[in-house]
Amino acid sequence: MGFVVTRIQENRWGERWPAPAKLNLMLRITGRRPDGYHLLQTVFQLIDLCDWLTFHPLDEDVVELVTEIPGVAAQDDLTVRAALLLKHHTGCKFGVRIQVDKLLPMGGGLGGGSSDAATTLVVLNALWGLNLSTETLMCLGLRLGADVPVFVAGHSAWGEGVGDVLTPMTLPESWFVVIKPDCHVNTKEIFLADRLTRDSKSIRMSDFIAGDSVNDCLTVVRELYLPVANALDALSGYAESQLTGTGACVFARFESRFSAEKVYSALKGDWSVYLAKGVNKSPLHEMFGHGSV
Ligand SMILES: C[C@@](CO)(OP(=O)(O)O)[C@H](O)COP(=O)(O)OP(=O)(O)OC[C@H]1O[C@@H](n2ccc(N)nc2=O)[C@H](O)[C@@H]1O
Ligand SMILES: Nc1ncnc2c1ncn2[C@@H]1O[C@H](COP(=O)(O)OP(=O)(O)O)[C@@H](O)[C@H]1O
Repeated sequence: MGFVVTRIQENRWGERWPAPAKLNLMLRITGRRPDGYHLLQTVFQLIDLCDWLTFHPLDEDVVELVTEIPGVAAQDDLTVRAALLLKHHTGCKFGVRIQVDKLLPMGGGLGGGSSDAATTLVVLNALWGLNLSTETLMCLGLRLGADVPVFVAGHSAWGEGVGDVLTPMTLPESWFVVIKPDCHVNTKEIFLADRLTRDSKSIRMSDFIAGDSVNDCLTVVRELYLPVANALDALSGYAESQLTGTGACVFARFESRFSAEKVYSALKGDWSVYLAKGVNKSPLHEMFGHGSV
């Protein structure tokens, strides 16, 4: 099965476009590249929690951000960097004003920044009529972050390499309760930790389907971040609790909305908690017409 190619036929400036979050249902670290990046095996589950982006055309050759995130300068924002990367790659002189309604927690392991970047690449490619292929957008996205390509591809996936070698997966459409502990985990810090497991044996997709859902970052993150350890313990009172990526968010999977809602309701007085549905196709790509690669 191939990923889906995205096209916009009509002028859709000013619409709100979703940038969905992901959960890593499994994350094994199988090695390290000479440049220090880690080789992974992971399962990216897209979920229906989203940031929302709006793009307005500008006559001048500039990229503006109207919604700066506290602590992130406009020129460092992944949406601005994605728009500038498209301009540099193609030499186009278009301008854009970007608005981000930020609902996903930063540094939460939900991939919000990466997804914002991917939505910017996919939507501006279409609105500016650049006609770059999905593969080209995925390569450009990888320069912004290891998690960007899966959001450009727009489908839940099995990921290898640094998370950029992707095979689409059709996962059961489960429900998830996600807790956001009161801390941000620095991804780089976790990948630099001496005690991190870096030599996990590679597994096959069938091993994951049979129940192998290890996250090799869990032990280190638990040790370094007490709020994450507390959230894992709170959730494990109801179901098997897991860490997404390098955290900070933790989650549990449920087969029905009803059982997820019961746990969500029980936790929401004490925790910052989300109820989410797993989706196979990205809500961003649902908004486009599509054909097979
Ligand atoms: C671990 C994962 C799993 O989905 O998710 P998060 O918890 O961050 O969401 C990702 O691979 C993270 O991707 P992303 O958040 O885009 O990370 P990047 O900005 O590319 O990398 C941040 C830093 O982490 C380290 N890094 C990242 C990815 C990787 N495979 N090996 C690494 O060693 C590098 O030191 C890098 O400088
Ligand atoms: N639009 C953006 N949204 C979120 N984070 C951003 C954005 N632009 C830049 N960043 C930076 O990227 C970092 C990682 O963000 P995010 O993708 O949300 O977390 P994670 O990689 O843990 O899932 C943030 O801590 C922030 O410094």
